[in-house]
Amino acid sequence: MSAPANVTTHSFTGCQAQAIALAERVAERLRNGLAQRGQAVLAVSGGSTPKAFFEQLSRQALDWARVQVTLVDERWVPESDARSNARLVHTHLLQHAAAAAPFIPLYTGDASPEAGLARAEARIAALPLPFDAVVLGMGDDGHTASFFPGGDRLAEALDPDGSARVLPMHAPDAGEPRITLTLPTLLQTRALYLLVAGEKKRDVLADARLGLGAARDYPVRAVLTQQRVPVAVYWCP
Ligand SMILES: O=C1O[C@H](COP(=O)(O)O)[C@@H](O)[C@H](O)[C@H]1O
Repeated sequence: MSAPANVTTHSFTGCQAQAIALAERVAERLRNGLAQRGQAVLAVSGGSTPKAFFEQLSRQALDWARVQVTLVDERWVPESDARSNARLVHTHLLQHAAAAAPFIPLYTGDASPEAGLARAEARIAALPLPFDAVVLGMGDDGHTASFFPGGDRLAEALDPDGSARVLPMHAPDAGEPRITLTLPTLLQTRALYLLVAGEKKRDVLADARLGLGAARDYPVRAVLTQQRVPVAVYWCP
């Protein structure tokens, strides 16, 4: 059985080297966007894995004031909460040179993602898509963005022809209510990266790519098997 041809994997012996390589690659994408269109748009994931990448990217010399930064998904908590993805981005990415970048949050302060959906959707609709780069992460359970196994709106979020840009998501293992860009929105990008670390995630990814056993149902498989945008996996141990 062969892996989908749309995926290339860049493996690194250390996570610092991975962070540097991806930061240089994404910065190059953003510079191209600035040179060709006068602006650029970047969507990044949260969680814990992107910290080193964010630190490297934040020091890249480019005209950050013209780079709009948003999230691929958010936990429905205020930025004062340690689990906020926006907090992570502010702390680790929007500093140094990148402090000048405008940030477009998905969290609106409404009581629920359903209540904030229209405002979040309007924020994404106002971006000049396609993205120049989207950087996804992945959990051990095969979730990416907030496409969680068992998610109440998973099928809708993964529908490649769906019209929603953003959707709420509730799932048993998500921790808190979520909001997520949908798959067709994430695929409106000039470059798509999947940043993963650790042996466990390497195995999850390999199984998901091949559709082996339970991994056939891992949401990340929808990203790995689509043919719209090539996926570059950046992996470190
Ligand atoms: O909850 C989330 O988890 C994933 C993976 O996070 P990590 O801590 O295992 O790196 C992340 O990609 C997603 O943006 C986040 O909301």
